[in-house]
Amino acid sequence: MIEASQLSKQFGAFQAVRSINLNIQPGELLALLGPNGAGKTTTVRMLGAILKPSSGYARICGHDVVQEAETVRSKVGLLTEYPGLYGRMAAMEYLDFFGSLLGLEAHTRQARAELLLRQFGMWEARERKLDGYSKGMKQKIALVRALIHDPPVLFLDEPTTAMDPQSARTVRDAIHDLRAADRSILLTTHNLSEAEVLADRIAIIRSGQIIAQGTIAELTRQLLGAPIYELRLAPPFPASAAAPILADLISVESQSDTALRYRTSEPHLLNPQILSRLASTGLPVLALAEVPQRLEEVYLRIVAD
Ligand SMILES: Nc1ncnc2c1ncn2[C@@H]1O[C@H](COP(=O)(O)OP(=O)(O)OP(=O)(O)O)[C@@H](O)[C@H]1O
Repeated sequence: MIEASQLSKQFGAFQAVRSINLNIQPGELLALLGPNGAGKTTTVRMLGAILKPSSGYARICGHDVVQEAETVRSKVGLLTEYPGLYGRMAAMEYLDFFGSLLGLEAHTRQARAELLLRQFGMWEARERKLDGYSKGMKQKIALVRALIHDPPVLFLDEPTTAMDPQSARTVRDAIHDLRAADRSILLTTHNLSEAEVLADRIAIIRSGQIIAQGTIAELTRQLLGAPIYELRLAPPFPASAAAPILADLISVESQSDTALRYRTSEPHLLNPQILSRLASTGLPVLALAEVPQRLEEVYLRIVAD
């Protein structure tokens, strides 16, 4: 649905994007992460047929972004970092205007605008001029504009940056629903918890190059090693009481009064053995769980390298 091969962009002598390969299927969300100036927006603009690639190609729903730029634009909903809103227009008028540019019939424009304004809690403000909207409201209107023609492909550049927590949650829920409804979505964000919640896969870009790509679990495994598990015994037993009993099964990674940690790449085999060994020796287990490894650690490790 979204496909890029060796996609590159040069501004004069400066190579902003170098030979990027991407493939995003319907119902899949890829989060493109990277430091400021890494080339995220440039990539999105090329994929959205706004900026011509210097070399390589990209296709959206099978249409080439250069040869069939207009068709590509009709298939894409694009939320940019600095959406140009027409401040003297009221929300309804603005959405109607954009809908007509995209060739939507009047009744479809009206119905889509109403549905989306209600979904994002903006229906009451529909006759207010956009100049008077807050930053977060402007961002929501820009998102509604991107969705007005119900496009199969979405490019969302920092969709929740200016929003209060409740609005950000509404937008995240909407993104989740769009993914479930088989849209292909490319999200760029600096908010790693957002990427963690929404993304099927992550691509990390630095100096115009994709330096890592995969699911969070794959990248975590690759960079941070096998998953870590934590064992806690019920009081009054300190966690250290388990160490000698499990000495032949695990190698303890860290230990405190309350918890003992170890790594394993085969928890489905090892953890049942640990539990039955402890049960047979009468040590009561309070909890045994995987320690969540944060995307932030993975990201910082990759970008720092
Ligand atoms: N029109 C342009 N002319 C020259 N250089 C440009 C142009 N557009 C972008 N660049 C440069 O290309 C590089 C990548 O910019 P881009 O906006 O794609 O980064 P980004 O990853 O989106 O950054 P941020 O996270 O800060 O939004 C930057 O060094 C930027 O200065």
